[in-house]
Amino acid sequence: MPADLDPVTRHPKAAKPGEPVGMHNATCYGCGDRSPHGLNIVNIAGEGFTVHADMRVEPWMEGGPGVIHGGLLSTAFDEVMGAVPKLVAGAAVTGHLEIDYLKPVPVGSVVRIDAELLGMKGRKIYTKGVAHLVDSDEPLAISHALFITIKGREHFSAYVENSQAADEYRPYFAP
Ligand SMILES: CCCCC/C=C\C/C=C\C/C=C\C/C=C\CCCC(=O)SCCNC(=O)CCNC(=O)[C@H](O)C(C)(C)COP(=O)(O)OP(=O)(O)OC[C@H]1O[C@@H](n2cnc3c(N)ncnc32)[C@H](O)[C@@H]1OP(=O)(O)O
Repeated sequence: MPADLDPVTRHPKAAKPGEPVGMHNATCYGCGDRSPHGLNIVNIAGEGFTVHADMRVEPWMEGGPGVIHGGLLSTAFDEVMGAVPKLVAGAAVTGHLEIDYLKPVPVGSVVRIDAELLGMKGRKIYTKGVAHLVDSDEPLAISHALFITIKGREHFSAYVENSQAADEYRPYFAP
């Protein structure tokens, strides 16, 4: 992370502490409420530049016997940390995501991910996430991710016809 970070302020339209950050796409696998096989994560804005979300580890999320699949946990990290840019900028996509898996996360538990802004430099937004059980502060996994702000229309226009919600997006992407 660069030493000469930009000053950051909360975006005037950002969710207030305690409010849902809001879906970025209703058919998103991570947060969409119309994703048929999705995680349905609800991101909640916190104080400062933080976001958190709880996720019940369902039997279909199993990787090793009785524990969550690491790739699914990484998706959850991506989703919760990916909501941080909405507090300070706008649409952003993941450029880099890394995770240290410290302890197994049991099926049947409720895992909480706490995400925070580490800093911003130009289009680059540096974040950290910690996963722990809702009733424990012991970290089970720690993630660092870099998000890059984008112009939504430019970034997705070549792909939007593949969307499950292509019909709804078409007017926004019309030339
Ligand atoms: C009005 C209609 C609106 C329609 C849209 C509707 C809804 C959607 C809205 C928002 C949705 C947005 C996000 C979703 C949020 C959460 C979901 C979870 C997140 C994801 O699941 S998202 C999927 C996975 N994600 C990707 O699919 C990205 C693929 N990728 C790219 O699309 C490009 O790669 C991109 C855009 C990242 C950059 O490309 P680019 O050409 O725009 O910019 P460039 O390359 O110049 O990078 C700029 C500066 O970032 C540095 N930089 C870049 N990458 C780096 C890396 N990996 N490590 C270190 N530094 C990196 C450069 O070094 C430079 O740094 P510097 O400025 O210092 O030179």
